[in-house]
Amino acid sequence: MTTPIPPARRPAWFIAGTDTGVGKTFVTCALLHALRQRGLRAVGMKPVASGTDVAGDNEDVSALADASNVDAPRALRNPYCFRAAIAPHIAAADEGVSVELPRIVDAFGELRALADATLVEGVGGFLVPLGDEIDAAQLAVALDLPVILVVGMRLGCINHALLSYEAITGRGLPVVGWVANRIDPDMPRVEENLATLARLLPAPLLGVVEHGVTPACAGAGLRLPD
Ligand SMILES: Nc1ncnc2c1ncn2[C@@H]1O[C@H](COP(=O)(O)OP(=O)(O)OP(=O)(O)O)[C@@H](O)[C@H]1O
Ligand SMILES: C[C@H](N)[C@H](N)CCCCCC(=O)O
Ligand SMILES: [Mg+2]
Repeated sequence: MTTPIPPARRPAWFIAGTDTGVGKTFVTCALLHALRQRGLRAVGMKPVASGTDVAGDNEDVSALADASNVDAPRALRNPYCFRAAIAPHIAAADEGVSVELPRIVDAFGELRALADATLVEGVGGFLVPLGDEIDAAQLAVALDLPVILVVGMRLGCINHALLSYEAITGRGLPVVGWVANRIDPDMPRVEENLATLARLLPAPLLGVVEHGVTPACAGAGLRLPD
């Protein structure tokens, strides 16, 4: 009979991206499958989401739920969800809602206790505002998680990756790995761009997610941080 790992010591990572639309959700789903393929109960969390359909569903939240093998209440998986698919601090103000970090931290603590591993997807890029006084970086710091950086492989990604790395480590959080996500299958000289990122980013490359693969297939090709 193995002794269960206390929730506070179960693996959990914050998934940051070089921008909005670079594949944080796509890669988080792949990483969830990678965890599941190792026999773990894995759950994804989207603390703050913006953009819902007529049923009130958000595509990121739904995708993370589909890739998870842990049932958990939406309130824990997605504490804040705003209707307009715009910058979340603007969407929150439109709805008269103030994003409170303690509410997210509490939800994360309860969610973490339901799984062996938890992945928390940020919103947009690392410094996206969540209100007048808070941003996604402060959320990552409040959760105090190691960070996996998703680099959307398209022209301009080198600068965005290095800026994101500086922003993340500048808040005292480690970047424990990065994933190259082929959002632009036609990116010219992609191999040289990957080599440049591998040389300049002081973090291990966890893998390259090709364009159009399924999350399960992508997960099979990803390392997990040590
Ligand atoms: N490797 C890939 N192959 C094919 N499509 C991809 C890949 N990565 C991302 N996409 C698609 O690109 C779009 C943006 O990806 P995704 O939603 O994961 O980005 P994101 O960084 O999570 O965005 P947001 O900031 O809105 O959360 C989605 O339609 C997604 O399905
Ligand atoms: C709506 C979109 N899918 C994201 N969830 C929100 C992206 C916010 C980007 C804010 C900014 O950096 O300008
Ligand atoms: Mg997303």
